[in-house]
Amino acid sequence: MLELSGLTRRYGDHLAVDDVSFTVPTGAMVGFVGGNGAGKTTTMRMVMGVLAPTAGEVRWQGRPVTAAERRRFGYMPEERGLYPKQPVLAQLTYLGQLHGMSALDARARSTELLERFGLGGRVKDKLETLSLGNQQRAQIIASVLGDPALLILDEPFSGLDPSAVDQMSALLREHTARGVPVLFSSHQLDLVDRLCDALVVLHQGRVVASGTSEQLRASAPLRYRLTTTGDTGWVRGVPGIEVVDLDGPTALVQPADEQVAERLLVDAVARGGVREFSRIVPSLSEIYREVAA
Ligand SMILES: Nc1ncnc2c1ncn2[C@@H]1O[C@H](COP(=O)(O)OP(=O)(O)OP(=O)(O)O)[C@@H](O)[C@H]1O
Repeated sequence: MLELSGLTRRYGDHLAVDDVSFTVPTGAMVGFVGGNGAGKTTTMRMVMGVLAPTAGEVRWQGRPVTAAERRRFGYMPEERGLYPKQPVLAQLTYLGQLHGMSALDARARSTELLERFGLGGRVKDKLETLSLGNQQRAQIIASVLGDPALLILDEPFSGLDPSAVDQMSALLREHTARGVPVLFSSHQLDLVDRLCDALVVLHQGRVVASGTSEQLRASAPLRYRLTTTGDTGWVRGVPGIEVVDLDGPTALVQPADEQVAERLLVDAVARGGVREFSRIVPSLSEIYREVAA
């Protein structure tokens, strides 16, 4: 398990990461979301030890992480890491060796992954001659070489087409299935919602929400949409009901609790002509906008 405990980073007067604490449990895939400049990259760099924290610590399996343990972490940095002018297979093989693999194993594993992800015919090509999406595939392959104990990936899915997203997420899932914790940042909330076991929302350097998407949805305000055949203006006078929006026959309401919602439905039925009464489950994007507001 990876634990971030009170991680803080200042750049001069600017507090880029402010007392960030969360965990990435064994075998869990955690999405790290937040707007531009929220502090995701800075946090991930501190986890990897490429940037020193101003305060706080990174813990691995219950103890402060060591340099030797960090060498077994797979990392895809924001600035990527592969050399544009080097042939793809040669540099993946070299990277695998840096992670302790034999040259033979590194070459075999790299070849297998390149073939699996449709790059079998490009192994001798320089990285820069590949399309951006294919370069990204090679970067992800690089991060998983050498049997990593943890994966830290800075926007691994940006620029990937939907089938590449599926292939890469399957690769990451193979790692979580073996117990490897995975933390990745992304701006694609639908993707995070689909792939992750939990997510952490960072806003201006602070964690403003965290948990599974179900937990985040459950903590969102209770809202219902009521549509009737007539005007719904009468809901304004119902005790315990806050009207969020009202447009002729449709009202978006926030009842104080489920009982108030049930009473509202009974009232509406008594008035006749109920077309719809449904709980509004917010999307992750809506929750994100609310917590980051
Ligand atoms: N080397 C640096 N020197 C000074 N300020 C920095 C440095 N690196 C980052 N910052 C600042 O720290 C804050 C957090 O930046 P960071 O790159 O961690 O955000 P991010 O969440 O990864 O953003 P994005 O989604 O745009 O990649 C920003 O205000 C940024 O300008």
